[in-house]
Amino acid sequence: MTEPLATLRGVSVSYAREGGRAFALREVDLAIAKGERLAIIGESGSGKSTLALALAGLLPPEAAVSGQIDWPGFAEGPRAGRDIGMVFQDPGSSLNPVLTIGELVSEGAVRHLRLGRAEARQRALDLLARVRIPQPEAALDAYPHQFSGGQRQRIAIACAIAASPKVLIADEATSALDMIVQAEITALLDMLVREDGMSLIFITHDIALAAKLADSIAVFRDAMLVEAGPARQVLGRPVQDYTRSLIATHIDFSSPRLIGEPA
Ligand SMILES: Nc1ncnc2c1ncn2[C@@H]1O[C@H](COP(=O)(O)OP(=O)(O)OP(=O)(O)O)[C@@H](O)[C@H]1O
Repeated sequence: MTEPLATLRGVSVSYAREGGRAFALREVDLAIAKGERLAIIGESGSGKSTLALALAGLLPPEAAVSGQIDWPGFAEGPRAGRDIGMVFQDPGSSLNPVLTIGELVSEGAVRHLRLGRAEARQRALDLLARVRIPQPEAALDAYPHQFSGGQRQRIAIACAIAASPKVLIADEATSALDMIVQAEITALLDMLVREDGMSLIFITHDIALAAKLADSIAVFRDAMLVEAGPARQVLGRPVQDYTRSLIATHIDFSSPRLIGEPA
């Protein structure tokens, strides 16, 4: 039997809006298993990032939250940065430009693992090598702007796993990258999650990516979870019309154009 990582029961998140409240999540029930790779898909504004922030305990103070999230493996709940690593879409803005790569990557290890300076630097070096940054020793003293978008995302991933979290949340982590780099970053996430036995929750617009990486898929629409289950089932035999239309839209977009076909 699979062990539960987190169980959401009736989770709602809303924000004050003129004339009332707007729901970013509404009555979400979802079970996430330990070691699972869960893809969260759905159109823009459907509540995907809100779910990620709710799981990480990082919702802003103005969010009204109800319902319950249980984490059986964490007596006091997981801590973002320590137990849950986060990778976001734009590493350009998530990496502080005035800190060196060594400082950025070792920060989580210093804060959460209480490593001393020398140990933390060594840990940063190991992590940079692990995420395949070329010349990791030199990279330690360089700054984020000296790296390409794909390399910056590798560095952001090294930061996210610095304290050896059990869960990695990737929120559109490959969306800002070109297709080749996307594939490389996806392969890196896949390798790290496999090697460390982490659970992976990844939010994506890209159904092909979800199909490739995920064991399970949860589909959101207008703050509601409309369908969830094993990836093969959700993509192969979707129950909801909305899921069918999402898949169909994706197939239309990704179909090669028939250039040169007679009219
Ligand atoms: N801090 C906030 N204050 C007010 N409304 C918010 C806040 N954060 C999110 N929302 C609203 O909640 C809804 C869900 O947003 P969320 O970012 O979770 O969607 P999403 O599916 O991740 O979208 P995208 O794919 O565009 O990132 C949206 O209508 C958004 O405007």
